[in-house]
Amino acid sequence: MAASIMSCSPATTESLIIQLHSIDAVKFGDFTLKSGIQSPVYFDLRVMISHPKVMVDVANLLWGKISSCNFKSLCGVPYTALPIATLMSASHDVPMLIRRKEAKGYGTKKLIEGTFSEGDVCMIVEDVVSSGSSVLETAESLQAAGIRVTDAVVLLNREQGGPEKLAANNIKLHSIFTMNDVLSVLSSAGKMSPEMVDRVTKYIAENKFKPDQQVPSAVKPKVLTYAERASQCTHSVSRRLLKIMEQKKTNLVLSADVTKSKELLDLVDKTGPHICMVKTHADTLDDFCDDFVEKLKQLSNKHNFLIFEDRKFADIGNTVVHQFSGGVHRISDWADVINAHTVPGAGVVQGLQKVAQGKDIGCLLIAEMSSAGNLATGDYTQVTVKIAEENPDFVIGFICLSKLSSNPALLHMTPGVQLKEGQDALGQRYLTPQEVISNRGSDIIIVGRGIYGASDPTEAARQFQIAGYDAYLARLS
Ligand SMILES: O=c1ccn([C@@H]2O[C@H](COP(=O)(O)O)[C@@H](O)[C@H]2O)c(=O)[nH]1
Repeated sequence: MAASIMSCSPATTESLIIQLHSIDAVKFGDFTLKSGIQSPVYFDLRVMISHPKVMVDVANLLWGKISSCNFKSLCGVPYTALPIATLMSASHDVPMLIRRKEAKGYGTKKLIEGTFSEGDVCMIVEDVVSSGSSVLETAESLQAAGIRVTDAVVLLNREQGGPEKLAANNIKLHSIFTMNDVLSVLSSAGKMSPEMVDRVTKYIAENKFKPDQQVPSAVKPKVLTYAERASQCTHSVSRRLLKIMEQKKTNLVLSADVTKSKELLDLVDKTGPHICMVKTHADTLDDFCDDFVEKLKQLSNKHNFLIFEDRKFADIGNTVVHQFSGGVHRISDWADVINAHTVPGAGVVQGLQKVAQGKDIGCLLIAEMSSAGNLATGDYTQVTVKIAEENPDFVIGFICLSKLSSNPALLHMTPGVQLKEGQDALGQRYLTPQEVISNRGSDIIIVGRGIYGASDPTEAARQFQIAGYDAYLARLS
């Protein structure tokens, strides 16, 4: 059989734990589980499908653990382990079986898909084992079809009674790492405080399941409201913005990309009741002047919204200091929110923060872009998230296409929004408010031409307000 799936350098258990933490597959904080129990730790290994290299590393490590066992086929526990089992099956030429969650209501009505003979031995593949119930359910379905199950392999053994429960049912559990391994690797790497290590250790010890105990299967963190998040924000600008969003029932940012200041002010006055923030490109105005800034600030007070200058700073720290504070636009005198590319490294954030010292200004980092073929993807996006998390006194969130961080204080704002999906002639791609907020977990929609290009911008803004807010409410329920 082949040695391993294509991978530049094989992962170790330690490097994999660090990778899983960096992609938010393991999170620490305060989570309310579906069962109502408060947990300081949450694993969401489903995110792996967006990180193929991590999936390959996981599949290789799992394979290494069971390569000396005897089995004829592999069966991943639905759903998270399915793609992992598929990778293992395809690269080692071992047939795979799929266990349906429900039997088909027509045709053969069978629960197990794939070709097998009675008495074949099948290895179960799972991502996380807590009590062992999910592995056991899969084993029972396989056994009911005449397939033997003697072993199962899992990435993470949460040490909550799973191996014992499976052993009581004659299944040996092989695991790559335990909860204790996760704690020790992450605390040695400085990714967890000693207090959090203590909290998680205590939580695990107090939540062990007995072999015959029934446990709630699915656990999901509670989605926080904008108001709940406002109370968790330390930055005054994100707090203000979240409060406006909750009060005005809007997560809509108007991108006022017109070229005359009067036109911009008229547009903002008309749409003001429907927005939480206006986004400007000061350098595209033909007649930018101090009077314009004064009037825009008056409108922001009248309608209660923030002002975001979409300058996209992208130079070394020393240069952005001058671009932000000086020039014709003197952005630091009037913007509540600004943004920056991270292509120069963390220095751009430090330069901007120097100017913002003592002022109420928050910075968004451009972690992803809406335009076709852009380069803000993969590792670039991940490093950007890291820079944001390391600068909570200044960075309040991201320009992005989906939720990137589980930190409730970081806001996710998505441009490229229209009521229908599509693309313009210059590569701008559009998603719907429903897709952005409900499905991708972003917080805020940024809309330009969908509003100012409409025959009735006020009505268009109202429609986007409703669509965006309804999508947020749907996410909460
Ligand atoms: O990735 C990005 C980053 C910024 N933008 C800006 O948002 C608006 C979108 O305008 P539409 O008319 O709704 O297309 C515009 O100001 C861009 O500069 C973006 O589109 N994508």
